[in-house]
Amino acid sequence: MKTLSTTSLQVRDNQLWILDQQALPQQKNWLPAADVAELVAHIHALRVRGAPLIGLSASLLLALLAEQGFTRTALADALEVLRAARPTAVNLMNNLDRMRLALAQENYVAALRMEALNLIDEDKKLCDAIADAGAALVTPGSRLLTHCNTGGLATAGVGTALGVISRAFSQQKVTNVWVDETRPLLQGGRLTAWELGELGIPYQLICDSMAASLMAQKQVDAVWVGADRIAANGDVANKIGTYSLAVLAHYHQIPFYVAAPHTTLDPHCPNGAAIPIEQRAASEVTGVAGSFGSVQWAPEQARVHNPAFDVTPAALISGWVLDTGVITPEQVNAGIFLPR
Ligand SMILES: CSC[C@H]1O[C@H](OP(=O)(O)O)[C@H](O)[C@@H]1O
Repeated sequence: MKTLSTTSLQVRDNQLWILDQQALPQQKNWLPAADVAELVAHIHALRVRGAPLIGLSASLLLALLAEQGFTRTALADALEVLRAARPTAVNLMNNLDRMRLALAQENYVAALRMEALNLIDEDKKLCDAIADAGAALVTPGSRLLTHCNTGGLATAGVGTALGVISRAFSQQKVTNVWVDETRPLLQGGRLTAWELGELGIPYQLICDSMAASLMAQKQVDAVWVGADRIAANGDVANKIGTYSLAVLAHYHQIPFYVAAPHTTLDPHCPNGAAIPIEQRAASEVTGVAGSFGSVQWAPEQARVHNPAFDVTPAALISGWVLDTGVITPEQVNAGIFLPR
């Protein structure tokens, strides 16, 4: 496979390399993802993260393993292991379902390579379409609030919600970005802050608990978040803390937008209650870890609840900004937004 590079993925010397997103921003460490076990470990540890990127990394690895001579049976087994690597984001399943079709073709090595590269190219285009559609909704002088990380690190392109923000900034419509640090794993404080700094976009980092008072002080003009899965009724699973932002925005009558590629839609999932929510290790809440090492502050015997995602009901969402256009609450209520 030809050499390729995105913000957080590289293929070089016929091997997949990933940018360790747990080490950012202090360290830019490229690590090998040479086999299924290695990539799954990176995904579990969120060294590879972000709904679209997880699917793209799995697809690229499968294509590379095929080029290394893996049999069709071994590739089918690898596909199923990768497909189960993270349960909430549906992009992984959608991508690998397409790779499964490629695997069924006679020349599956070429078909897998082409499909993986197609998925990368498509994601870049999806991000641009989301950015254009979303930026049109941003009014000049906006102070936008965002949660978690939805930029180039999490996709193959400019990102989803962060792609909207950067496109609107390039149109001189954004004066400040409030960046939720996003406990427990600090995707906002570490990754979004880093990406916005690299882009030269003005931002202020806040603790998640500060969003409410900022809204009460009328310092927030809109909230933009990503999505890991959008159910058939418009409910959205996203990083834990998203639902509380939606409730706050609703109370303060602030627009709350979800930005995602259409590959995040799951027509087979009837509502948010049916979305599997990944539960994660207690150590992520009892302390913090990163390239600096780790520190634990809670009592040893502390019992912990650590769901990685929450579900925002469709009723709290002002618009679903997809690459296919902006979906309104009326369209969602009528059930006419899903791909046929
Ligand atoms: C465009 S990324 C979408 C989604 O992925 C993130 O989750 P994680 O950091 O655990 O991979 C977060 O939920 C983003 O909103």
